[in-house]
Amino acid sequence: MFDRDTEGVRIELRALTKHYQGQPAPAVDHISLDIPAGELVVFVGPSGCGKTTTMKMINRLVEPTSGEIHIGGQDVLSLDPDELRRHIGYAIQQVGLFPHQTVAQNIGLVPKLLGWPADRIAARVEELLALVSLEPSTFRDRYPRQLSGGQQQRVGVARALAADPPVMLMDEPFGATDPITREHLQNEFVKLQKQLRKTIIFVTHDFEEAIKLGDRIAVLREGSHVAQYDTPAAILAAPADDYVAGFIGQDATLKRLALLRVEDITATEPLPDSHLPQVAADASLREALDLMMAHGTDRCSSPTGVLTYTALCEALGTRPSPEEVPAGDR
Ligand SMILES: Nc1ncnc2c1ncn2[C@@H]1O[C@H](COP(=O)(O)OP(=O)(O)OP(=O)(O)O)[C@@H](O)[C@H]1O
Repeated sequence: MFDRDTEGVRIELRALTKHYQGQPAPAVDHISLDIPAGELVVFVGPSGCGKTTTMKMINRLVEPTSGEIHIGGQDVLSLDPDELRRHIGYAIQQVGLFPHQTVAQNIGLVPKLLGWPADRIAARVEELLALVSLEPSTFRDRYPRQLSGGQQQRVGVARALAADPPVMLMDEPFGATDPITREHLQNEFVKLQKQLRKTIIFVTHDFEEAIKLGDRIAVLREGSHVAQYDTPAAILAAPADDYVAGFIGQDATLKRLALLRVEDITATEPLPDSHLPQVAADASLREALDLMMAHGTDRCSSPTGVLTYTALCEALGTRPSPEEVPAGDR
């Protein structure tokens, strides 16, 4: 199968369509999309627009009515569906852990089906628990009911990663958690994906989550029609139409600030100044701006240099009005 590599492989959807029996219109209507190897692509769109159906066709939990799916150059529709699913990680909001199996057994499920020897499975379980920040000795023998919702979701993600598949499908995997746990899981997941470089399709209807996680975002409308498919920065800077703009909401500029890191933009002065408020190099520009406002100053210092309000505006492609620019910067 396509997982000779554990790093991501390309996914191609060609005119993929699903018309559920008895429904007046197709749930997914001729979607074509190229998902580059090793990228995380987020599907966002309103409830019922066909996100889940599109995803479930890729691992054939739903059989397409027509169209093609290629993963790593292989025609998915010619493969055995059960075999296919063992090679694609799948994590969903409801988690779907088996209640009568321990955490270790739940995570080891697919490797066991693939016939891995017991010691290799045990080693993999330990590795994955550590990867999702659950202490193996504390958690491996617990049952799902003995975990919090956020811990269950981590186990769900670990299980999806268990056989080291090159492709992961994730359907609102952090959806059932409170905002703080959710943000924590998102941050961990971003770090994890930087190392793993899987090809991931991630479904959400939270645009903030899409911006945070996605290398690219596919904004979908009814019938999984693609309204725009681009990087978060490009979509925020130039939404394709009113529909996409409506999705972004009023505060596109603030969202773009959250996307850019202090270290991404050129520092205006080479030496950090210890009298200025200090910001981490990997902090977002939004955090840097909050810090400047809290200290009533137009600049802050990071390990990569001094960041000014003017530089921040330039990075966004907006110009501060003359009265906003301190005399020294004009
Ligand atoms: N098994 C089914 N039989 C008939 N219609 C279905 C079936 N599953 C989904 N649908 C319909 O297909 C459309 C797309 O559903 P889908 O679950 O793919 O949307 P979604 O974008 O994932 O929605 P949500 O964000 O609410 O999960 C909806 O109108 C839904 O009612």
